[in-house]
This record gives sequence, C-alpha cells and structure tokens, in this order.
Amino acid sequence: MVESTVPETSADEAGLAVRLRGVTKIYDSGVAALGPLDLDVNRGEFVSLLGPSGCGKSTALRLIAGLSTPSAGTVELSPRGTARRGSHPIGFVFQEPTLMPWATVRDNVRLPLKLAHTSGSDAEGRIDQALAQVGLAEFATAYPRELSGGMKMRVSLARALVTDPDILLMDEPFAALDEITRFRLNNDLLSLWRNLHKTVIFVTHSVFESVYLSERVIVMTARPGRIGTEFRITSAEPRGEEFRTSAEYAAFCREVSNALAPSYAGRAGA
Ligand SMILES: Nc1ncnc2c1ncn2[C@@H]1O[C@H](COP(=O)(O)OP(=O)(O)OP(=O)(O)O)[C@@H](O)[C@H]1O
Repeated sequence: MVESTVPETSADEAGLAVRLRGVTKIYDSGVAALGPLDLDVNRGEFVSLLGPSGCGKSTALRLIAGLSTPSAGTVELSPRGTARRGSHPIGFVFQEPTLMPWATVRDNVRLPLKLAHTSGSDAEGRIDQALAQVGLAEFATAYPRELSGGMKMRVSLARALVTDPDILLMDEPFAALDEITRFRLNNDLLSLWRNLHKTVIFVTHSVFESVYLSERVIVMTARPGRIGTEFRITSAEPRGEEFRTSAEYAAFCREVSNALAPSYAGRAGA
C-alpha cells in the first residue's frame, strides 16, 4: 500500500467500514483504471457503485478486498469482526457463481473455512447457518448442475457469508439472472442486510437495482473512475414491491439516470 495521506482519526474512530483516500490504479498495461478516488462507507451501510463499463468499479472492489494493490493512496478497512474467531473481514460475491462442479453445495460453501483451516462442528454449524440464511438448507447435498441460476447465486452468497464477514463486496451478482429471479434475490439480499447488519458495497449496471437496494448510490465518471454524483435514497425500509412501483422510486431512478447519462456520452453504442 502506498501512503499518500495520513487521516487525523482512524476509520474505526470515524465509524467507517471502508475509507479510501486518493486511491488510483494504473495497470501494468498503462491503463489508468481508477481515481483518484476518495470514498467513505459507514459501518452497516448499503452503497451501490454505478457507472459505465470499464470505469473501474470492479477495480475498486478488488482494491478494497486486497486482491489488488493501489498505485497510489490508502485503503483502510475497519470491520467489527476482525477479532471474531474464524471470521474474515470481507466476503466477495462475483458475477459468476464460480462453484466447483464436482462438489456438493455443502462442500462449495465449506471452501473458505477450509482455506482458513476451520473445521469440526464449528465449521459444520456455520455452513448450516449460511445455507439457512440463503434458503438452501434442503439442497446441501445437491450438485451445482442440479441447481437453477438463482440457486447457484445463493450458494455463492452462502459461501461469502460463511466466514461471517462484516463487509460484503458484490460485483454485479445478479446481472445474468432473469428479472423475476433477480427481484427475489434483491428482496432476500435486503432482508439479509437488515438482519445481519453487514456493510454492503454493490456494483451494478442497473439504475433500477441500485435505487431499489441502496441507502446511497454513487455514480462514477468514465475511466479513470471517480465519484461523479452521490444520491441518498431516503425511502423508508423495509422496501418491497410497493416501493418498486411507487412514484418516489421512479423519481429517484430518473434522477440517477440523468446523472449517469453524461458518462456514456460519446461512447460507441451508447
Ligand atoms: N488486470 C488488468 N490488467 C489490465 N487492465 C485491466 C485489468 N483489469 C481491468 N483492466 C482495465 O481497467 C479498466 C477498468 O476495469 P474494471 O473491470 O474495473 O471496470 P468496470 O467498471 O468494473 O467494468 P464493467 O462494468 O465492464 O465490469 C478497463 O479498461 C479494464 O480493461
């Protein structure tokens, strides 16, 4: 990590789960993908990152997850659970469920625990809990080929939850699903977020999805991505189908779409 600024208070003292300061990413190929980006995410907040293809959304998630190093700037995490036994600060859900086809649902969900050398009844209890959280308790012995796309994504979500992370990073997790399945997973994710008090950073291309799910929507500029406009989605919780068809929801979607449009200006096919 390259230090460029020294914050006066720690992210922890400021009640933040994630703090990025002056973060840039220039890949070895010379592509300037991101930044400089300053981003604060409160503990327990649900934030979506929205922006045109290639503006660095996945790069930002990878930097937060520590899967990639910034070219400049600092990434600070302050999850509550770092001290909990067997817990991991970050859970990552990718667009593809990336399940092991030869392994049962249970064994797929077990993987992060295995990597963390957690086994025995503690591990089995965690797997049961994660499967119950995503509504797959009865499919523990099924194989991925026996599952629908939505169910595979639920397994992927259970695998991210099994280490009880405080921060859930989700990279377009529902993009490949049909609309009805996507809506159901949106609702289930919202109730998980409400009940489990996770911090969620959610990348999506969908204005509708970002407004439906989030407390805050961040519209990023074209590459190298920076924060363009931020919207607080102040609509009451819990949200459901009534919200999806409300004038309030439509108005937020229109505002966010208007902010997004300039990032697409001049792009082929836009
Ligand atoms: N490992 C890499 N090496 C070189 N360039 C990369 C690498 N990963 C991403 N890039 C480039 O960095 C830019 C940002 O990519 P990134 O995947 O973060 O964008 P994104 O906003 O998530 O895009 P999308 O919405 O299409 O998924 C793109 O131009 C991409 O081609």
